Amino acid sequence: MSKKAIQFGAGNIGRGFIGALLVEAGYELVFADVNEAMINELNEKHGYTIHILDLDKREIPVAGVSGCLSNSPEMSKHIAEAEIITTAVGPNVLKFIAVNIAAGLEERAKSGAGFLNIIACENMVGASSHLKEQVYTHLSDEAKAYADEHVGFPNCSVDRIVPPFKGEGMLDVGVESFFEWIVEEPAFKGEVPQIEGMKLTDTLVAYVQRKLFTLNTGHAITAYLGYLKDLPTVDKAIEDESVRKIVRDAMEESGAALVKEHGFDADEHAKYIDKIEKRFRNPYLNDDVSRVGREPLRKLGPKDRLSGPARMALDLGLPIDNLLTGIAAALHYNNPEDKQSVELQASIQEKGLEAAIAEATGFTEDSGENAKIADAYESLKK
Ligand SMILES: NC(=O)c1ccc[n+]([C@@H]2O[C@H](COP(=O)([O-])OP(=O)(O)OC[C@H]3O[C@@H](n4cnc5c(N)ncnc54)[C@H](O)[C@@H]3O)[C@@H](O)[C@H]2O)c1
Ligand SMILES: O=P(O)(O)OC[C@@H](O)[C@@H](O)[C@H](O)[C@H](O)CO
Repeated sequence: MSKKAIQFGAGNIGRGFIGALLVEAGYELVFADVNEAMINELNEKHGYTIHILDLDKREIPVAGVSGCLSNSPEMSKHIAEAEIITTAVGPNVLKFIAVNIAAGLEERAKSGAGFLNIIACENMVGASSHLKEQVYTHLSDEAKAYADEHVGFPNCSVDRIVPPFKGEGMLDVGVESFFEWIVEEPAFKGEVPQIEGMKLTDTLVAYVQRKLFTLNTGHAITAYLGYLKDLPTVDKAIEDESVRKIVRDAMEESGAALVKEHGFDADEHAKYIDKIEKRFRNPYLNDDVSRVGREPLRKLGPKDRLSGPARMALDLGLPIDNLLTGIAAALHYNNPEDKQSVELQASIQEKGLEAAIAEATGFTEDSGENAKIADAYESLKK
């Protein structure tokens, strides 16, 4: 019998990275999504093409996949049969899919199914643990006891830039050639699945923070400064010397904090930053600054890519001026098509800048950091 995997979220990273690795590893893969058109297309075509958008331009076919609406009754049956579930739906959507996953776990508990591991592949520290909490709020005591024994929720770090892409078919996806997926080995239940491209570690927090506080920090600041200067894509924004300098200096500030906090080798970390800057420069990706800057309130949150490294560096007594400028740039993000951007601008208008900064970042109104962010905000206006 073939082994089954479910990928919640048939979006960019679901189709362009994690789903493809699962198929390559021999799983029968079901994509679960709320997008009906996407599910219909998956069930009609059963495959798609991944386009590598890099100097080594190539195409990789993915075949034998299917789709299922994530809130349909069939979902529980798939979950009851699965050996692994991965997600890439966005951190704020985890609470919604938790309901679907809990329904499937109730079925597994009744049938006495074997081990299952659920890995949330989101840009968030501790995404799988967060999903576990959400799932448990919907479980009966019997299913909780079953899940305690049989269901693992390993956290992970997931890295591959997957931009908006227009291919021949709606399922086609464009990706950079680089990828990295690091998963917390001790949290697996039962045998660890053999998946080429999935690296295992027992010190995950360091890796999640290294990625979120370097790549995503630099990416977000590039996007917000680019948006302010009417530069439409990440590669165009990073070409601008004034943008590049702030982005680079901010990644070096977060880098100094990461090296001190987690003991990374400083020279290796400098190379890591160089490689990330090179990835931002990839002209084939055409990555929209509005995708990279999406949901600014999430990105400004105290533990996320802007305030998170600033807080870490501050606690370690290290400089943070460029990280604070990055926060200020995010506060300027005014895109009527992004719900959180509209909320952010309304918050600044209604509560005043300092109160809005405090609410979004956790830097209180009486703190020096709040004042520096406000100053940087005013300077960026000019
Ligand atoms: N695109 C990237 O470069 C990239 C890289 C690493 C990590 N990530 C992370 O992966 C996650 C997804 O990002 P993306 O770029 O693929 O976004 P996306 O918008 O392309 O895909 C998200 C998918 O989730 C689906 N979805 C929404 N609600 C759902 C629900 N209730 N049930 C099932 N599916 C639902 C959407 O329909 C969509 O297909 C995010 O957490 C992101 O931070 C993205
Ligand atoms: O997905 P978000 O909104 O958390 O962040 C936007 C981008 O920075 C992100 O998707 C990167 O492309 C990705 O994290 C690269 O691995």
